[in-house]
Amino acid sequence: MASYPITMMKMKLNDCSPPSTAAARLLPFLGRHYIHFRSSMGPFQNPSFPRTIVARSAFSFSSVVTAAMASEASVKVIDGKKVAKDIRDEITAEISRMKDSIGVVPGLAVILVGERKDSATYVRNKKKACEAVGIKSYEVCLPENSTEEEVLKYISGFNDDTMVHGILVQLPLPSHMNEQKILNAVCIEKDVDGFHPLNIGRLAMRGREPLFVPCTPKGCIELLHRYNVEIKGKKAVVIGRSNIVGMPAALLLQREDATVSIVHSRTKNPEEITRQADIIISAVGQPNMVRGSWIKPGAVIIDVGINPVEDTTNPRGYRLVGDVCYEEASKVASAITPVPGGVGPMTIAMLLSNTLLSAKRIHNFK
Ligand SMILES: Nc1nc(=O)c2c([nH]1)NC[C@@H]1CN(c3ccc(C(=O)N[C@@H](CCC(=O)O)C(=O)O)cc3)C=[N+]21
Repeated sequence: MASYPITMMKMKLNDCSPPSTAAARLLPFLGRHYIHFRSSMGPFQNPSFPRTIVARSAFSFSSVVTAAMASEASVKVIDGKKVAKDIRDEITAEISRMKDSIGVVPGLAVILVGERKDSATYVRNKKKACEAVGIKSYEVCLPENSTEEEVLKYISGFNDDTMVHGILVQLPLPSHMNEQKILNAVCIEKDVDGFHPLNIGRLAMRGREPLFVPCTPKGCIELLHRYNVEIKGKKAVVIGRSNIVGMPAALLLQREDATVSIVHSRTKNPEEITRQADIIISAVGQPNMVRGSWIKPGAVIIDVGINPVEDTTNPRGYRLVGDVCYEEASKVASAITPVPGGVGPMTIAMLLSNTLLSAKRIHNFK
């Protein structure tokens, strides 16, 4: 790949450049040297993740020079869509082998509460993905004003239903519900999301094995494995500490013998710490927060963020971008996941994989 002349790099204000970024246009308080990233509505966002992150604008001359020099080497695109398809094909074959030999079809129950459009989309996609591999899906859609008891009643029904091997409660739940109480009610043998505290607890302990590993972090590690990225002994930085992605991702990396740091909203020098990483997993839900200058040349980047930003040229009125400024990062990193087409499809593939795993375990099918 030819290197960009520096002037061109500067002229061609990219997706991440403060004045022109679509994300920034949506954001108030845009300063000249500091961007105030305000929480967007990303579904993956940890509600406890801080309201405001102050990220230094990294479009300095030195980072432009570094980026231009590093663009000599071409970045490898980690194709989550392709890997997810391969995994779905493997799952399809396993499910037909199980059905032929013991007559069991794996079942996944999904409980959706409320009318969030994004949640409805994910649930629809999960249903389609289940059908394609031969998993039977059971869907319950409850109105926003349902009571906790109603949700618990459905969970209890699915806990007892022998046709159901996995139960997923779509998050986020309406704010009047106690998420902990509801997630605790899913029996751990069917907790295909891996969100039950007992599963997380086992994940955190050496010598113990969780029954299920949360889908998104599992998908991140699976991508590293399938692209032969060595994890053992490497420095890994996880950006974000949510219960559903950041924290379990850090635990998984540690189980794979990486040396792990977690960068979060109260971290004093996120850029400097992130720059030490051989492997970066970012899961904060802030569009383009991680700039080229945060990345060590040759690092591998797994971008979990799926952030909608305004885009009038797109028929949907928005497009999806990651937590990492792709254009800058791809000039510094050795490999990176795109958004869309990176971690997202892997999350669904891992959910199918966990559901199959559960059915095999319950029926003792090897
Ligand atoms: N209990 C629970 N478990 C979850 O696993 C869970 C959840 N709640 N709540 C919401 C989030 C979000 N999530 C996604 C899954 C796939 C894509 C995905 O496939 N995205 C496509 C983009 C699709 C598009 O273009 O809109 C991609 O990245 O290529 C995205 C997001 C699972 N979640």
